[in-house]
Amino acid sequence: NAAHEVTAFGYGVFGGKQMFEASYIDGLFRLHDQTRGQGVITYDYDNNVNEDVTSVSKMFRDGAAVDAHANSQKTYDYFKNTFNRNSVDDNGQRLLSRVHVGDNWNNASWNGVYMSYGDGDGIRFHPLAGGLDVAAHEMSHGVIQHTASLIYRNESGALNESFADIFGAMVDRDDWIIGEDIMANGAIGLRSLEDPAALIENRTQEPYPDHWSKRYTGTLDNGGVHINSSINNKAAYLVSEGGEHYGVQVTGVGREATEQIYYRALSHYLTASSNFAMMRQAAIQAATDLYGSNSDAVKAVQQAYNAVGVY
Ligand SMILES: CCC(=O)Oc1c(C)cccc1C(=O)O
Ligand SMILES: [Zn+2]
Repeated sequence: NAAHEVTAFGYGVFGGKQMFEASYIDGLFRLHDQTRGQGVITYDYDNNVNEDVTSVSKMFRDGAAVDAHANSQKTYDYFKNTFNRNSVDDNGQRLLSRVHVGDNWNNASWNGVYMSYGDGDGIRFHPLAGGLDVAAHEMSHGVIQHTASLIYRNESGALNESFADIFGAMVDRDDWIIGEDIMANGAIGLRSLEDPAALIENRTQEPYPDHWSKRYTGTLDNGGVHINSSINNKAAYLVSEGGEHYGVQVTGVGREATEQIYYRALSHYLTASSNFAMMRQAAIQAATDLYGSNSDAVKAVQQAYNAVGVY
């Protein structure tokens, strides 16, 4: 009964077919991928216990587990292939996920070791494991923890959240919306990098800020980490796609240059207490390192941060 690796499959939360690496261990197929780093493992979290997700065949039947596992692998591959980063710590740390956490929990989280996904209440969210950008957002919190380790409150916390959204949108690459797959009751998404102020989940919500002058300065949400993240999200969107924003013209340089600029800024220049002004300088320096001081990329970064009022 030695463990051996297999290619398995299953259907995710929304019925999409997923193929993924798993293992045959002790007479059952399990969601243990031993091919990436020190492993990618997905558990069913019941009664505060990690239970292996098992199957008697190569077809797994738990949709949330199938999505969490496959999405973890896709996000591992993104950081390895795009930045040559080996997992959250660049040392192959095991990517551990828990699904069915809590009771209809409308949340997802990274706690330093585990990515956790609630099943949602079917009113606000469908099972959150169903969103590739959700998994990428959560794993990115791990990458952030092992690089700049941005303090999770006020402006450094908004940058923390913004990097998680930026890489979420880069992994789930077909749009600039976060959470578009998992919203219930007709909401378009959770946050838009393209037009933060336009995408509100319901009528009670304040529009997300798309300019520094509109930043939230209260104490809710750790000083608005999921709110003011939209200011930097908009800047990153403009660096990539360009556009006119509050009268400022930005010529974009595309997703490939943008992801390299932000990863280098995060891993080489930002520190735990960095604020938005430092974010602007870090992105300019990263773009200079990568593409030269007179490059279109440096110009795009300067114009993008001008456009959102960060100097
Ligand atoms: C897109 C992933 C996301 O935002 O997850 C959270 C949710 C759904 C609620 C509270 C916090 C988070 C988070 O990971 O920041
Ligand atoms: Zn987050």
